[in-house]
Amino acid sequence: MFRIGTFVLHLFQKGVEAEKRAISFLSKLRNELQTDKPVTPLEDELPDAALWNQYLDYQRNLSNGNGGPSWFQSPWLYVECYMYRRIHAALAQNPPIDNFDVFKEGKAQNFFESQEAVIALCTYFQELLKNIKDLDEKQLQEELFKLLQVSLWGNKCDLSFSAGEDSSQKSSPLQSLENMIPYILVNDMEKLWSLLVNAKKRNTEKSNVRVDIILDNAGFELVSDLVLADFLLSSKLADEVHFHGKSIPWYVSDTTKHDFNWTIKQLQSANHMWMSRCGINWEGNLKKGVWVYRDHMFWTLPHDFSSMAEVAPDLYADLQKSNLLLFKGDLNYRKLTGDRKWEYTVPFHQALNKFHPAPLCSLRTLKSDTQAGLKPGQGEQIQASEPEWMVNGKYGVVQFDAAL
Ligand SMILES: O=P(O)(O)OC[C@@]1(O)O[C@H](CO)[C@@H](O)[C@@H]1O
Ligand SMILES: [Mn+2]
Repeated sequence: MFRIGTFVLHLFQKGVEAEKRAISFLSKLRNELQTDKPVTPLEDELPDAALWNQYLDYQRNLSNGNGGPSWFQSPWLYVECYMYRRIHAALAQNPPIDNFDVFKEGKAQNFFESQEAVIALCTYFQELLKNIKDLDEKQLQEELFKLLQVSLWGNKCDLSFSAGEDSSQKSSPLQSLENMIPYILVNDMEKLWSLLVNAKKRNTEKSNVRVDIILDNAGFELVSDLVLADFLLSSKLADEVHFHGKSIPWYVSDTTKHDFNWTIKQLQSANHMWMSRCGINWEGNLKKGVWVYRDHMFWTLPHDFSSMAEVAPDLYADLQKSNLLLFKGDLNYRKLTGDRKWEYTVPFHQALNKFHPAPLCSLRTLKSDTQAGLKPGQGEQIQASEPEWMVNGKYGVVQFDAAL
């Protein structure tokens, strides 16, 4: 007994020391950020450190200032990504808390506080599945459009945007869709439908129709993405769905592999028939290989997606195998368009800056001031009545690019 006691005490002490070291790393980071210090190279041994430091050199050349760019002088996208990478380093370098997800509690709370909405969505979906075989093409299209909108508005639930404040989905996600249509600034759902229907018609035995979902936030948004993915398979619009998550805790609520598996387990073990039915089916899809989960390092680098072919050619080649890439959320939109202040009417295709691995669609609520592909006068008109329209999360886009 005595040996076990000393072992536990030793572990406890190791944990306390590690926590103290992590906290000192984090307060150093906060001080640099608050006092506008130069952005410094990463000094950890993590696999992506070299790529981050190469990117810092690139930023230094851009700013050609002495000592390199400071926090306030650097592009927002860069230093925001860098901040989350430094937070990760503060934990990852201090075993035994190196795998601790500092955002886990907030993500779990968001999930539990969205239970009503999760129940409503799972119930709706399981009822839909009961007679999905009897639906005609028009009805299938309507259901796809509903679930695309639920996935779009699920993107409002984002803890980095709410700065940790409650951002769970309170109302039933299916009730308010009709009166939210005017807030969809670009609505390319018809284009998605015809792409999927044509892909299905062209689909031969050997070639599968594959849809990829580049995930964003855990919690309710993830459940809405999983329901959408299940619908794509159950309606036979797609044969396989590939999910892309984050390999480290990111932007507070972004989905990690742990979040993905934890959410499916939570549904499975829920004491609600339709929730557990969903969870059981989803675990089955993963076991059968018709659902695939990946978390490539590229998604948590600072690079725009226009440099993916060069920086992560394996990921780019994988995405080229897809029939349709669904990019969720605002951060992905910023990386798709290089986070530039485009004229609102610049075509989305142009803003993608040659990033065309496959036909793609952004499902994004606007939380940052970059938007392309609007109609003449559309942005200015909203600006006049609602100056915060680009950053308040009230507006969204379902914006498609057909690739080359
Ligand atoms: O990608 P998400 O989850 O939709 O939104 C993330 C995000 O909007 O939150 C941050 C603060 O607003 C932005 O920098 C970032 O783009
Ligand atoms: Mn996010």
